[in-house]
Amino acid sequence: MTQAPPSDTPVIAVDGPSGSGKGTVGRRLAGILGWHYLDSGALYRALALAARRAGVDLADGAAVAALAPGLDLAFEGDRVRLAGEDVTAALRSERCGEAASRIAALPEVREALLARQRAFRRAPGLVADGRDMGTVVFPDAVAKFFITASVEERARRRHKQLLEQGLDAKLPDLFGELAARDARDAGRRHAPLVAAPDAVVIDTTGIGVEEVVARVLAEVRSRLGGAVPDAS
Ligand SMILES: Nc1ncnc2c1ncn2[C@@H]1O[C@H](COP(=O)(O)OP(=O)(O)O)[C@@H](O)[C@H]1O
Ligand SMILES: Nc1ccn([C@H]2C[C@H](O)[C@@H](COP(=O)(O)OP(=O)(O)O)O2)c(=O)n1
Repeated sequence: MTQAPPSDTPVIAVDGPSGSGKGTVGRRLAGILGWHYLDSGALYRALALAARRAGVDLADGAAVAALAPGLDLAFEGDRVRLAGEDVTAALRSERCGEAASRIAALPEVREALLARQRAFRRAPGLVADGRDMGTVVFPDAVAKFFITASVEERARRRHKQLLEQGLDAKLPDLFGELAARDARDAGRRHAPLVAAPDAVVIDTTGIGVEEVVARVLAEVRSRLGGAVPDAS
């Protein structure tokens, strides 16, 4: 795996399994700090979508990785465009999450997306959300969080979220899909889903978003000093 180039720009890594709330917390944190935000899962999801559309075998690491340099991806607020097309809804489907998890297990694919993720590191700072932000992509992050929750609670959250978005979802199916995705992401050989040894682990089961954000902010404040604004 390629080493990260040295940089003075601070990164906060927010890793964790699906539906733990890392995206919600990461976006809130980036907004409060006025920093850039990287949703690294969206890169894996977009590459999986592009591969499926190109008829590429998702198990063929070299062929999927070959699509990465030409991936024409644009983040516009909460929307994501692939070659100009708004693919936000397509990317959020569990089918795409599963495909992303499959290609993410291939070392060629992870390597092909590495420089692209690191390019998000721009002043004044970056909040990066994913599975290996603190372990592989930004090992020198100033603060690392591992946000988790029970698989039951994560499935319930994802179910509610998908219904709110007008998408069809069944709770037992989601539970099975999340558990299978957790097992694949945590069990792979390259950059598995695991808390960095120096990460602050927050189990959000039964804890609301506001309290999680408050805990994260308190920790960030202790690392970065008093210049961190309040959550409101
Ligand atoms: N601590 C929490 N308590 C209750 N719901 C939460 C919490 N954190 C996130 N959520 C909700 O759960 C859903 C999944 O959160 P999200 O941030 O997308 O997870 P992830 O990025 O880890 O997959 C969203 O609808 C979000 O509003
Ligand atoms: N840094 C990352 C980000 C995502 N992945 C893979 C593994 C995940 O199952 C898929 C989708 O990730 P994403 O963060 O979008 O998924 P959730 O929002 O947590 O459900 O991509 C990864 O291997 N490494």
